[in-house]
Parts: sequence; C-alpha cells; structure tokens
Amino acid sequence: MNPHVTTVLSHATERTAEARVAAYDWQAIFGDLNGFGCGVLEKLLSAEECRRLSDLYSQEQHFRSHIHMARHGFGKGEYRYFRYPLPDLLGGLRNALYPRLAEIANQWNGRMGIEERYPAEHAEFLCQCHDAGQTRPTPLLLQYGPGDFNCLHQDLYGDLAFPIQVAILLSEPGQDFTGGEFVLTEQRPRMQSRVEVVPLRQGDAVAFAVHNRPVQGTKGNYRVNLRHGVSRVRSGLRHTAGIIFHDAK
Ligand SMILES: O=C(O)CCC(=O)C(=O)O
Ligand SMILES: [Fe+2]
Repeated sequence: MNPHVTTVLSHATERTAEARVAAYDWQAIFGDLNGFGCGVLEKLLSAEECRRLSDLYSQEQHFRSHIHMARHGFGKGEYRYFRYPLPDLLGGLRNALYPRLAEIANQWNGRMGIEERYPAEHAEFLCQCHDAGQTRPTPLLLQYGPGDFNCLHQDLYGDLAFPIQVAILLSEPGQDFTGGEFVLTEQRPRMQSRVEVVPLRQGDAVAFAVHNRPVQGTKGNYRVNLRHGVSRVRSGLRHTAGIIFHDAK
C-alpha cells in the first residue's frame, strides 16, 4: 500500500489507474511527445470523476497551501497544492502514469547527453526527492474564473525534476467555460519560438515537457526550452488537476 495515497474518491466500480493507463496507445503518445512536446490522453477521467475532483477545491482539509496567482505575478486565478495522502484517484494515476513517462524521460536524457536516469517506479523516485530535501507534494487543483489566465511557466521545485508532467481538464469547454486554452511554447536555440495550443475536452489529460526536451535536427539532437500556461478564460469557471511527479523543497 502506498502511504501517499488515501481512499478519498475511491469507488469499487472505478477502473483501476493501471487499467486505464494501459488502455492508451503509448507509442502514439511517445510519438506526439517527441514530435511536439505534448501528447493527449483522451477521456482519462469520466465527467463524474471530474466533478468529484473539482468539488474538492473548496474543502480545505485536502490541501497544504493556497496560491492567489495575481499576488505572485503568475497570472490571475488560484490553485491549491494537495497534502499527503493524495486523493486515491490522483495518487493512483500518478503511480500508474510515471513508469510510462519515465521510459521516454530516460530516452530524452540519453539524447540530451544527461547522465541521470529515472527509476522505473514512482515510489523510488519520490525517495530520491525526499533524500534531496524535496518532501512536499506538488499535485494541485487550479480554478480560473472570467478574465483569469496562467502565465507561461515551468513547474520546477528544486534540483530534482521529472521532465514530463500531466494536466487534466476537469471542466467542459463551451459549456462550463469559454477561452482558457492550454498552451505550450518551445524556445529553440537561435530560432523563433514555436507555440502549441492543445484542444482538450472534459476528462482529457495532456502530458507535456516541463522544461527541456531534445529535438532531432539534421546534425543530431538539440535542446529546446518549454513553458506552459493557460490563455484568458472568457466566461465561466475552469478547473484543472495537475500531476507533477517531483516533490517540492
Ligand atoms: O490549468 C491548466 O491547464 C494548466 C495548469 C498548470 O500550469 C499545471 O498543471 O502545471
Ligand atoms: Fe504548471
């Protein structure tokens, strides 16, 4: 039993995190991550699961801190970092997604000439974080109202960083909110930046590069620098859940 996971949101009828993660075409997702820096897992959560997760936002006991983005110059809107133990649904997905993403993260490090390799299991990577003094959980819930946005950023919280993270859209575009597109920018050495707008529906997850990734050029691999953010929400309320695999200082 993973001590970082509690049974909040656990329902016997739910597909296990492993089963739902295993159902995706990971070669296609790797292809998109390699080609564009991001890949989408459609319908990772049901509408009901999205509602249950976003309903947690107002229940303070689940969270260790509450950030108002405008106060820090991060944009406009707010988010809360979960406490350990994480809700079962998120903790389970973090565990199940990690080994797949570690495979591509290790390939990326090889191509970028970085020696570090990520262990096959998330529990082991968390031990490395804790040994490095990064002990605070980073999974979070975000909430955006009309006019809110999230400035381009990188979620780095210490020296140890897992290079891929996941965001799950919990609200339905066009129905719960308008605007509020997930965007990713890629700064290329000595070239102009590239932008990716990722269309998501409620329950879809996007896996994306946190800070760097290799790109195959004509003379070998070069390294690009990525940032992600959210464009202005035009109306309604938009919730997301973020799964970051490294813990924070
Ligand atoms: O709200 C979003 O879509 C992105 C949230 C975010 O920055 C994150 O999950 O790290
Ligand atoms: Fe982020």
